[in-house]
Amino acid sequence: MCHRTSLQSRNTPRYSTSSSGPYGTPFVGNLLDMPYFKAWIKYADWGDKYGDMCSVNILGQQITIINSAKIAFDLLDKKGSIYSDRPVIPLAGEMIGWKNTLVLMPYGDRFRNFRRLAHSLFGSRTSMASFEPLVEIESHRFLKRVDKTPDDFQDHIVKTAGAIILRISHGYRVKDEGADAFVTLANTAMEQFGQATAPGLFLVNSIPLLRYVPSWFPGAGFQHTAKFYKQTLMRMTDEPFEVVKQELANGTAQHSLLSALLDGKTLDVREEFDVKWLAASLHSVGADTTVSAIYAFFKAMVLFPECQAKAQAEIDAVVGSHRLPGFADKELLPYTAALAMEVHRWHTVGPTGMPHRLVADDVHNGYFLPKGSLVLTNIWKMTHDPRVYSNPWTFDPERFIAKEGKQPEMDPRDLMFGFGRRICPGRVLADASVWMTAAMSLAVFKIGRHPKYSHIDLDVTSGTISHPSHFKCSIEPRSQKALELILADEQV
Ligand code: HEM
Repeated sequence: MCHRTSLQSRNTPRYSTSSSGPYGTPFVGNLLDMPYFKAWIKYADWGDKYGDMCSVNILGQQITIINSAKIAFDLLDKKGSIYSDRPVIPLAGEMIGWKNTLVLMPYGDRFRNFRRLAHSLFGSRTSMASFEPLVEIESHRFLKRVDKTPDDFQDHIVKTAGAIILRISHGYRVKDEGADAFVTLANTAMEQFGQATAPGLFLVNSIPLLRYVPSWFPGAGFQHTAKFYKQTLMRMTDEPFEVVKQELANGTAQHSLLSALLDGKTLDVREEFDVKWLAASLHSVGADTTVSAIYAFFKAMVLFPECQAKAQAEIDAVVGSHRLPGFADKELLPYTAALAMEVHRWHTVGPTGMPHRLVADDVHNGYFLPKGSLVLTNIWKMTHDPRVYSNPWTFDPERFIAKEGKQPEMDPRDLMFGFGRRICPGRVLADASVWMTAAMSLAVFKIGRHPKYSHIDLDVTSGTISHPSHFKCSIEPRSQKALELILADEQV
């Protein structure tokens, strides 16, 4: 039975109707129905109940939730010119300033310029090739850190993901010992971004006029939060940028996105502002997402030792034990590639993607989607959809390997990075970083249960970026030869 929710349907043309969804309450619509914790589970339930495209209405704002890959492609990819704006999120975007970064930037000329620059530098495998040696070096450094203090492997993942993206965006090399100030700043900024965009946490995000309430007014604590979070974002953006400018002046800058855009050029204030925020856009979002994927890889290796052993046998046979694997080996390691893909499918880093906003009315399959309404993609449901993946709750890299009479299943990388003109601009880099860290770790380490903490749960954190729940594991060199490879100098 269909439940029509949208107040918008009063304005819809006669031939169409809003998609179905849960009944709301007068005035506030579905405000009280909205899940604020692991929202993707509720969205999937609504999908089962009301259909792959269902809608809710929050204080007059229609939100369409998409639970099928096909509909996401039909709307966001094929009709990208009207589905690529972002919602205005008063606290995060306007008050803190995240609208200056790509992730919350409105659709328009500035957005197109940012996307073009990011794409030309590392948006394709060809342009990414110039950065592959950097990814190999940083992944090798990761092995060294893990070998030294394996119990801190989570910190090492954070440092490595930050190191790779900062090398590419700013040409900056992270400190070898202890925490790196710029990596820590980016992580803090992303944590604060997660809170400032979390649905339901700050009322100002639902009632934008509240942003004009003075900070001394009772209940206006969000004004102080905004000021504090803005300082972090500004520091994260300004401080590494100033380092690069200084290095360029000294002639010591390394090849990076910023050096390519700044070196030998005279930019006006606006152009320099944009270049600075483009670099900040990448180094903020890029690190935390990659951390989640690599952490998931380690958890999967503890839980599925037979898959670990199979990938190691493949690496041993193709690469041997006299050197570490590199990007040149990737095509020859189909099982290892399939394993990395299965990690991406199994743990959804961005379970509900980022909301897209329509800039014009649309009708799809008889359903009306008004201008200004939002579209949310339930990527978690899509990567666990039994209509697309056989036994979706089973970890099985083989599903991506063609066999006689059986086609490989859908590549999760076509889903996990989002859709249309907002598709993740860092996807080639993310894929390269995760694969390289996984392949090198498999080549030299045996990853298993921790002798003291053998229980591993399958839980994940809630949020725009979801991480596997905390766990401990044992990580040891596979052999004396493996140890020698870890300790060898990095091949520059
Ligand atoms: C496993 C790693 C990653 C995953 C799963 C991931 C996923 C996503 C998703 C789902 C979106 C939203 C797409 C949409 O709106 O439809 C996105 C956007 C974005 N990602 Fe990634 N991402 C990853 C790594 C990276 C990296 C390494 C970078 C930077 C180099 C990056 C930079 C961005 C930026 C700047 C946006 C906003 C794009 C826009 O709004 O136009 N991401 N990502």
